[in-house]
Amino acid sequence: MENAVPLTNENCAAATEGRGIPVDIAVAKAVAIARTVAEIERIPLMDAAGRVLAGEINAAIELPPFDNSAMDGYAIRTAHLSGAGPWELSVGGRAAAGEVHAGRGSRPKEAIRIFTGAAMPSGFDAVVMQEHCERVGDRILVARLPRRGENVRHAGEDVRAWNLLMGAGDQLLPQRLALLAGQGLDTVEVLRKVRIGLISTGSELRDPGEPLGRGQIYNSNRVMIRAMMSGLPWAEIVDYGIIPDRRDALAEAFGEAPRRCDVLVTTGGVSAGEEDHVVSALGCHGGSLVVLKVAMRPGKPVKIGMIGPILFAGLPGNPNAALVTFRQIALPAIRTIAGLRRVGPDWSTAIAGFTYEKRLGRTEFVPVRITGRDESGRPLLEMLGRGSSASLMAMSLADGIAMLPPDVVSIERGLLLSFESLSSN
Ligand SMILES: Nc1nc2c(c(=O)[nH]1)N[C@H]1C(S)=C(S)[C@@H](COP(=O)(O)OP(=O)(O)OC[C@H]3O[C@@H](n4cnc5c(N)ncnc54)[C@H](O)[C@@H]3O)O[C@H]1N2
Ligand code: MOO
Repeated sequence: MENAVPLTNENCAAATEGRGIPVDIAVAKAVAIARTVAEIERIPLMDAAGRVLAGEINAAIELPPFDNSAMDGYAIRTAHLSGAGPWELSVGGRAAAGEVHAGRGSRPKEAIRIFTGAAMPSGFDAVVMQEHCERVGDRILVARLPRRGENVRHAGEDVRAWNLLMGAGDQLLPQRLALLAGQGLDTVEVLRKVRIGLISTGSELRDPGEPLGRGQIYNSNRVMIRAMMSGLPWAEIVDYGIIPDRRDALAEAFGEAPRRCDVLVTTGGVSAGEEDHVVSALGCHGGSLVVLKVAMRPGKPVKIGMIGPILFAGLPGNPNAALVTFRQIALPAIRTIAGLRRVGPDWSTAIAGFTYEKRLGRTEFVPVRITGRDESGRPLLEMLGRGSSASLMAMSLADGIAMLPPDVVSIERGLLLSFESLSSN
């Protein structure tokens, strides 16, 4: 592995000194060591929402499969509407969606009553919307001459047979499933789900519902990370629960994880104290790290590397640091394992409605609330809390996260910022 650091005490001490590597470099290193799952499975289209397509799909049939009406109205033959209008036509038949009116045998100057989606009767080449003509008994009066082909959807105009529809790494979003269904496919080949192991480290942790002793706190990270993972339709969770701050207990779990998971995510135990055993437990299994310290806040001590063949993401224990490092650094690598083509966070542009002083050279990710919109519709942001990475309250009030770039020291009102929404459906 390129630039991986074997886990000796000296190496770790050296690599965790200084301000850390830039966020984009950390993401690139994490993505570079992530290996996409190889196994393919064929699943029902109905169960494929959000899954990752395994290979190219070409069109088997053209779409639409036949010429059909785009409107409720009357099918006509434009050649019969020459000269000056209005034109009068008799209504000689009816074609509803799902039916086929042959069109043969209809007399000149005849229209066919037609509905959206119905096949065009053969020989008919335009549809007059019912709003654009007047029905008088079994006749219609057409005031405006339609173009040839008007309100007709032609066979193959959307998709031609053998057109490439989508490729490996495309996520099966609802609209893409619609296209595959339009092809009549009832199953699809996808990459198997990524198995993400999750460990909450910390002897002080109790799960909600348990009694709380002195010096103990409830485990917030477990449910938070699980919730973020449960929004990933291409992943499944292997939850190891809480493991105390003991090297042997962590080492045992780290030894077991590669048998069940493609990636192991831990929270806590990655900073400098002697109760932080994650890195040394990783060393027991020949683990190596490519990211040991990042110039970011929160999340500076985040660790990314490998345990044997699987990715390791050691997130810091403070909940906001766990949330930010999961989304910004671990997730792009995990999305790479899933085989997705697009791996980065979805940033949009927003406007600072606050002032804030920060340190040069460090990227900060702060919880923000949308307080309004400017005239272009861009969100106006208010920063929440004072930047403590342990604050559960500030993040819970946030609509999203704003990224404060490393080269900026003073955030002034009106500054354009990158904003990532935290809301889901
Ligand atoms: N001497 C130094 N101390 C610390 C440094 C440092 O560079 N030098 N970095 C600080 C930063 S920044 C962070 S972030 C934290 C990260 O610490 P760890 O990853 O080792 O995490 P812990 O020490 O285990 O926990 C930190 C904090 O978070 C609470 N925690 C842990 N797990 C959970 C959980 N599942 N749910 C809720 N809260 C959790 C834990 O009780 C601690 O309060 O280190 C700083 N220290
Ligand atoms: O990574 Mo720490 O999050 O700044 O508290």
